[in-house]
Amino acid sequence: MAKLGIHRDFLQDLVRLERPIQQKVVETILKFEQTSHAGAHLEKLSNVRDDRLKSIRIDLKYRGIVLAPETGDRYTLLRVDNHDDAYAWARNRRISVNAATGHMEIRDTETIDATIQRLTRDTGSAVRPVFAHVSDADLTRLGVDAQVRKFARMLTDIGMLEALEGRLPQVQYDVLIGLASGMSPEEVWDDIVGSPKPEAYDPNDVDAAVRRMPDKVALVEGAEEIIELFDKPFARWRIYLHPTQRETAYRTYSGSAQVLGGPGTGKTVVALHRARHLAAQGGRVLLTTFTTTLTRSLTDSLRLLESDDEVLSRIDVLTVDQVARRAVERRLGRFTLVQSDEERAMWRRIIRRRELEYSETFLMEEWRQVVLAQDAMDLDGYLAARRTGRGKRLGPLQRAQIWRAITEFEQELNKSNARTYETVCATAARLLAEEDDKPYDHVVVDEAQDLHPVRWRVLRSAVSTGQDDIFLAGDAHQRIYDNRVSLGSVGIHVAGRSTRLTINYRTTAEILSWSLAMLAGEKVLGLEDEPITLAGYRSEIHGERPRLFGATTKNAELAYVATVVRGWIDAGVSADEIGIAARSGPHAQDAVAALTRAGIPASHLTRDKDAVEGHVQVMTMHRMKGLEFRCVAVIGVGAGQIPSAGAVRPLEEDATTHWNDLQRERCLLFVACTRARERLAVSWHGEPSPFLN
Ligand SMILES: Nc1ncnc2c1ncn2[C@@H]1O[C@H](COP(=O)(O)OP(=O)(O)OP(=O)(O)O)[C@@H](O)[C@H]1O
Repeated sequence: MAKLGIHRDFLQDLVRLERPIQQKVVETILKFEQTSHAGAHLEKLSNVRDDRLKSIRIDLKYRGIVLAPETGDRYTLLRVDNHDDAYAWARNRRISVNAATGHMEIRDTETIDATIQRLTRDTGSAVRPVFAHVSDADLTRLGVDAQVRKFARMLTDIGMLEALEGRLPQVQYDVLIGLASGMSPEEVWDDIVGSPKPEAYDPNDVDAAVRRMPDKVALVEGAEEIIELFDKPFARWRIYLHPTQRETAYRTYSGSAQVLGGPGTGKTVVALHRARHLAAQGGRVLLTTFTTTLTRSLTDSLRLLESDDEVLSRIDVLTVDQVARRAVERRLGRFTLVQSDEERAMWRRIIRRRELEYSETFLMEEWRQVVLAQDAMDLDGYLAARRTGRGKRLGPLQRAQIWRAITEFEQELNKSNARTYETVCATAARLLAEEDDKPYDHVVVDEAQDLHPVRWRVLRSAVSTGQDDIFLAGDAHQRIYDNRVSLGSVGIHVAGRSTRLTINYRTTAEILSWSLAMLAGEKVLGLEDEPITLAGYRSEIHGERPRLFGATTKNAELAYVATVVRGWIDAGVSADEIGIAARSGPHAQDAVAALTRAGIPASHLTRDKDAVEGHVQVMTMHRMKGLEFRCVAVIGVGAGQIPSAGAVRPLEEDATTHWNDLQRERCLLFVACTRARERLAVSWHGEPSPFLN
């Protein structure tokens, strides 16, 4: 009986199809395997470069492209798309056998030839070719064949190579990227080719090549197994690494290092691999991130990546606050944690007693952003502290007055054995700095862009300075809290050990380009106060354009959101793969109520409340950080809500602060929109937000 395998590289495309089409694909596969003469289902394609490529009918509109064997009965489904796109894809493709791996590979032979011709016309550049340091013999040994070698030899810039991703045979592309990013041919062989030793493969026997790659071409047993392939591909992707990601995660660094990149470029995936790698070598690793919601998702992902309990036992996944609390309790015993409402009340009492003309927010922020951030220990330290971006100017007398209020606040905390999150961190940083025997050998930080300096100090003192001490993953374009830090000022130096990732694996090109437009013209500073860009940042996946909708009233907007969500569910997206982002908690609650009224199960995700299985997940834009969903609705994007008036300090008070606040609100909207894998809906009532242009 004929067997139709599914090539995993195309699983991601298949997952993006509407559920009814997916079902038809399943039916087609099953029908195909049940007939005695499989070839009867296949149609010959005209004008193709490779006549082993045939078409199979999925329904009126959709076609599959199948690689048919010259002998035998193993067929491979390579792609499913609407009729014209499927045919256009097949027309330019050629199938071959990779000489190094012995696996079947696919290339867009027409585009590669056209690029070679164009580059031939453009020759004459004096720039050193990218692969000048690699011999033909090495390229050939690594499976780079004549056509791709010819192309590679013409490259003077890695961007020219990246432009052909998806067009070149994947392994050959990965080999070239690995070599271009500084890996030696031996490292590329071990990491990308992966075979134990070179072997001679028959370049014409594609059937044998397909049989050699059972991990790439899935032969499925029945309907359930096919459906599982559709449902769980993302867990599998989490363990696949692009060579640049692999090199970044597995390299040995002489000190601290960082990986940067826009949303969805796999920074978290790299951080996970790094943590696992360091633990597998015997190190005690702290894997830390911003919120407990994110630590939970890191813990789950880590389990996907590593099954050895001994390795896992060497990795602590904790927020910095949890690390700090452990350190303080170990040395000083238990204490009471003051929540922000209570803290506010304490400041209010001090303002009343001292008849100060400052608001409690101003004093709280002065303490947090100036005193704690710069570790000012006494009045002299505070007088010398920089107050950049703090608005209101303060003379020495005013500073002395504020310092007395701060001292009173700290004394009050001490009297009742109470601490705020920040004072726990400040104390922990001091205690850990005194310890010779550090709790960790390595620290891996995800979502690094938003950590307050006091938290960086905890991390700095939790590990000794040296090789592979701190590895951080972050993106300053996603900075959504008012915590700016220059890493150098907290003793972390990453110069020369920084990698930028540019391929977005999460979001479609349509959603990405729309979201990026919101940041156009913004000057964003990185973690070392250097200007950074998203140049070259892109997605190779295509889908629908974002849907925009303006309603006249809030209720009309929420009714629209319920209709959109209903449409997604009807198209086969499960409710818990849908995320809804609102600027404020109360607005998120209103959305839950509206969805529930419309008969759609929904719940509000908060600091203490996890996602509910089978429910649409509604949360604030801040909580969306680091998460991802198949479909996302960003709601309440009106002029009155975003930028949020309370989050932007007035221009008259301080221009820098004002523009920083506005940029943060923009980034917040950008973060929320880039959580969507396949579909994005953005709505508002009244006037749209100025960020929507
Ligand atoms: N090499 C890869 N191939 C395919 N998918 C990948 C790859 N790397 C990452 N992904 C997938 O891309 C998505 C985004 O990855 P990840 O969450 O690590 O990105 P990120 O850079 O941390 O994003 P953000 O900054 O927005 O939080 C995930 O679904 C992940 O599984």
